[in-house]
Amino acid sequence: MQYDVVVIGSGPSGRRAAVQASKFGRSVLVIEKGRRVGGVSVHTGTIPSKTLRETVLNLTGWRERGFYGLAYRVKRDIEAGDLMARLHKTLEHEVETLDHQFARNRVHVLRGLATFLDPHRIEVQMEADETRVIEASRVVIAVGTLPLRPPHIPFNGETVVDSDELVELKSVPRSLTVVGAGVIGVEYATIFSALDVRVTLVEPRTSFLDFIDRELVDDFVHQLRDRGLSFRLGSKVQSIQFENGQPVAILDGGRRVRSEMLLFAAGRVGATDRLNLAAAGLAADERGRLTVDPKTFQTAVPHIYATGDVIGFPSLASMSMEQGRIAACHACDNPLPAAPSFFPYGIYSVPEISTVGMSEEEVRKAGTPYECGIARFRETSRGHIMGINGGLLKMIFAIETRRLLGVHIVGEGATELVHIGQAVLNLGGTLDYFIDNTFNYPTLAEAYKIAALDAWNRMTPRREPEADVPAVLPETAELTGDAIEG
Ligand SMILES: Cc1cc2nc3c(=O)[nH]c(=O)nc-3n(C[C@H](O)[C@H](O)[C@H](O)COP(=O)(O)OP(=O)(O)OC[C@H]3O[C@@H](n4cnc5c(N)ncnc54)[C@H](O)[C@@H]3O)c2cc1C
Ligand SMILES: NC(=O)c1ccc[n+]([C@@H]2O[C@H](COP(=O)([O-])OP(=O)(O)OC[C@H]3O[C@@H](n4cnc5c(N)ncnc54)[C@H](O)[C@@H]3O)[C@@H](O)[C@H]2O)c1
Repeated sequence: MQYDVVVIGSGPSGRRAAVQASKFGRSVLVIEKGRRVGGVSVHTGTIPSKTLRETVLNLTGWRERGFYGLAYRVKRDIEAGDLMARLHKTLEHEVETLDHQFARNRVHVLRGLATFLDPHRIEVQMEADETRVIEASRVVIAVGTLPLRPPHIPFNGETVVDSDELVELKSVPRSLTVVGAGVIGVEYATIFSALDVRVTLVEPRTSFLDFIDRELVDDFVHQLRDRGLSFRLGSKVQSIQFENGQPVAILDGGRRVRSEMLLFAAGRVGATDRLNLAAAGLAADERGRLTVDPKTFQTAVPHIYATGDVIGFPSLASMSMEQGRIAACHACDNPLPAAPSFFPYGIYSVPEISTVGMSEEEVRKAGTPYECGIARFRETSRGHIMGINGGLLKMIFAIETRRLLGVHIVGEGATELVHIGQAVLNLGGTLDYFIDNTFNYPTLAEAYKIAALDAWNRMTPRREPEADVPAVLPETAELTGDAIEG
């Protein structure tokens, strides 16, 4: 079995790499060890967590509580089955779409575990001890990551779980401890808090989401504290014990956090341990990640590429797809121009956070004179109609050039709204775009206009009226004498 391009892994980056290479007329094989195609993104990561979020917001009536009060519910006693039903349907659609995409692009799929025999040959261990050897001119390693599972954490799949196991939820706990305030920890902590679960978020560092603009994080934390989510920042988990079957996290200084369930979400490691990288002339770092040329995604062995989470930051499905496509273009001798400088980051917490470009802290550090404009969603008519109390949009502009430097949004629709800012930013636009253009009304996007006007008011020098100029100038008075007499 010989192929022009062999892709290991069918997650977002593998999928894009495979389809792109096939569009260039190459023979393409995807090797996937999982039961079905789709990767972490479809089966345990992006899509399950976002579907769970959507289901929670719908069944709790979260978006309507601004009008009908905190006691408002669409469904009382929400159970695990209610949450899982929608998840299974969504996953079914995702896998079906992907299968169809591979089929119509003539991408072959082989189910089994890929292991390198040498830089051009890969052995695939299939079910029933069957193996096959594949020869590849080019290889794309898109194997993604696995949850970090330190040996001192007593994972049991039910009361102490990692984020992959959480999507198999058998019952909704009344209380949840989330260890690790990274993106995964924050998303799940706030989703469960929206479900009225008592949540404690434990993080060894004294701050979290450090890549997000501080003003946004402050607003976010304020909203979460307001609804009862507890933070234990600067607290390390020393051990986890069990009392009456419930996990108790023992923190530094002996503090104890007891809950019905504990989610350990302290990062992920590259899934490279079973690839036999040495046979291909490659080696991973201590977190299982591969190093690549950031422009072409080639590893140290030029015909082998690596894309997606296995290369580390930013570990996003959105970026993984782009990386896969760029690698396939290069592998098929169709190099692409460099990717735009700024990509958006979307955190699907409740409330959502999304950001693109530089934070205020980064702009200050760069020494660029700047001005900010802020709009609160409650200032927009759309916000009134929707009963929104929280949420803000902040834009940062360079004073000299008026160029947009960053957009930061927390609140309803943030992950969609951010793309307006992204387009202006990557096209090199300025404050004037937002001032000169008309926005649909009533929309949340109007917050861009409000924030821009806020910045404009501060950036435009005011002309104070001169104190001793009479209201009507003498010459004018002569010309309009009748009117004055009247
Ligand atoms: C809980 C959670 C929520 C997330 N939410 C978001 C989000 O909202 N937005 C966003 O952009 N990103 C999100 N992410 C990140 C996103 O899921 C990843 O960036 C994305 O899945 C990475 O894609 P990938 O192609 O690198 O590989 P993956 O999706 O990790 O897929 C890798 C595939 O390779 C297969 N594989 C591994 N080793 C082998 C082998 N030796 N042989 C054959 N097959 C192999 C695996 O079975 C797997 O199917 C989230 C992640 C998690 C965990
Ligand atoms: N919406 C999204 O785009 C989205 C959603 C989820 C995940 N992801 C991606 O998945 C990747 C993994 O996410 P993550 O949140 O697991 O990892 P992470 O590395 O971003 O965060 C891990 C957190 O756990 C803390 N931590 C580290 N060691 C710890 C320990 N021993 N005990 C307690 N806490 C500890 C860290 O300080 C950090 O805050 C991220 O890079 C992210 O980009 C993206």
